[in-house]
Amino acid sequence: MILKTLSSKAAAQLDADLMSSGAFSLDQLMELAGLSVASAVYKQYPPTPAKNKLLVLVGPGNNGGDGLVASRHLKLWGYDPVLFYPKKSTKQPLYQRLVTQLQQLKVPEIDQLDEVKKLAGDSSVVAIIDTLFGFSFKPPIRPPFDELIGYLASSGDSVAPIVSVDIPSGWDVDSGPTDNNALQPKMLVSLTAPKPCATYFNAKDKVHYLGGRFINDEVAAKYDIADLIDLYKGDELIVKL
Ligand SMILES: NC(=O)C1=CN([C@@H]2O[C@H](COP(=O)(O)OP(=O)(O)OC[C@H]3O[C@@H](n4cnc5c(N)ncnc54)[C@H](O)[C@@H]3O)[C@@H](O)[C@H]2O)[C@@H](O)CC1
Ligand SMILES: [K+]
Repeated sequence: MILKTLSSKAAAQLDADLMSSGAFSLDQLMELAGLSVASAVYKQYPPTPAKNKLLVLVGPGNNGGDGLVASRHLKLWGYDPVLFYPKKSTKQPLYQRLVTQLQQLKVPEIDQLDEVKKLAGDSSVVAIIDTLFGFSFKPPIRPPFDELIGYLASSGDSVAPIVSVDIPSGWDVDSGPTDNNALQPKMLVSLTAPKPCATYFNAKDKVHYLGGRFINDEVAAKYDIADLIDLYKGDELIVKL
């Protein structure tokens, strides 16, 4: 069920509004976004003693930041996340702080594509969290992410189920998969509101959550997403669409 989508342009504008007139800091928004991602992962893929690893693919922007925050929560909730974070953001101290928090929790990092590919197919991995690119992605995919996304896309069920955050990485935000070898996540967590590409994420065996619950009535009205925000009940951080 897709109620309403936000184009890449509208999503960027809404984000800017939240951080200007909305008086939110990026840290706050990222914490709430990452917490909702962690909740959705726990709900759909709870850890078991034999299967509690997560491969977290962290991109260079704020989508990657959501992955770092989610990894911290998920580590505290009983998973063993492993990070692949090849292009670290140097612009914001926020990212360095998130990395330090994860180092203190002894969350390991791997940096070789071969290691990432091997882990993706390991039976101890309960899910792969795709936080490579969000609503600011513009195709085509540049190295080293092109090889990784191509590998995961062509591996089907021989790798762990993929949970994409906000956008299946490599898909055009507004027009969806760009070629036949696009990433096919089993789960999508849309933040604030689904983006237009989510309309191509519709197979029956897939699951779609909405998270990032930080929108007030005024913003909801401005972006015409009040019906979507009304789906959250009580203290829910996420809602299944
Ligand atoms: N308002 C919201 O809903 C919020 C959104 N957040 C997250 O922020 C994301 C958007 O973050 P950003 O605007 O930082 O951008 P993204 O995380 O979408 O990615 C931008 C980064 O990817 C790189 N990139 C873009 N196209 C590429 C290509 N073809 N090949 C290789 N690299 C490429 C850019 O150089 C840049 O470093 C959202 O999707 C969401 O996950 C949250 O962190 C906070 C609140
Ligand atoms: K993503």
